[in-house]
Amino acid sequence: MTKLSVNINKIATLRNARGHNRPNVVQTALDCERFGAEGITVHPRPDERHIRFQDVRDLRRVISTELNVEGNPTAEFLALVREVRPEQVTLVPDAPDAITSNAGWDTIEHQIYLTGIVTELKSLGCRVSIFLDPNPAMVKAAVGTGTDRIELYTEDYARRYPTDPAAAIAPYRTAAILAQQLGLGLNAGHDLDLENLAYLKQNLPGLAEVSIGHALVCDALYLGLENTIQLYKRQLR
Ligand SMILES: CC(=O)[C@@H](O)[C@H](O)COP(=O)(O)O
Ligand SMILES: NCC(=O)COP(=O)(O)O
Repeated sequence: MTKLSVNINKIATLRNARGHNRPNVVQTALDCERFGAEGITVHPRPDERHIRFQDVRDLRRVISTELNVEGNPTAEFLALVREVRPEQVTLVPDAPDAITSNAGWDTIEHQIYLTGIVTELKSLGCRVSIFLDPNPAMVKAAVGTGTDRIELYTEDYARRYPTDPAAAIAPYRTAAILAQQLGLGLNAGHDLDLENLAYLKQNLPGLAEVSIGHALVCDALYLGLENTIQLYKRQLR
């Protein structure tokens, strides 16, 4: 079974546009759970342009599924994670000014750095996932960090899927099989949508979880949040 974790960054973007509390990020997270989401993902960035650090504290108090906190493990990020102890932390090497996440870790170059962070996060009781491009060398080196899972960065898959699905999925399938052989759990995310999700699921053995935000929130504008979550879950059966 592949779990759907709904990324609610864009709900916070909308809320922040007016400075009040509409839409209410915490209530939306609770509603996502009620409508079938098996987790809630947030990616607090240093400028707090969408999810704020306080949102993560507020969510921690109410989330009953799985809270997945993504981000670059800066001192501020690590302090937050020590405080809220989410079920899962996904380490993402994004620059503070990046519009969105745009690459996976180089687990060879940053092996020692990542190992220290993974060790601490696991000692806090968090499952750790490392955001990776579908590069076999990076998957192999991820094992050395002690991480529980990897999250395959699916932007390239999503971009190539409409013209050549088989070519788009090939490196991801290779990486997924390798991860399984090496005993790493597998997550995936970025730019997944109702068009490309089922094919990803069918082709990645052992896919434990997908985190989806941007397209899901866009679809919800037309289809409604409950219906949209159900439609995404249907792609994962
Ligand atoms: C880690 C990842 O893949 C991103 O998709 C991210 O969590 C989304 O961030 P934004 O909502 O800021 O684009
Ligand atoms: N980890 C990926 C994520 O949380 C959502 O990415 P996107 O669906 O907003 O591109």
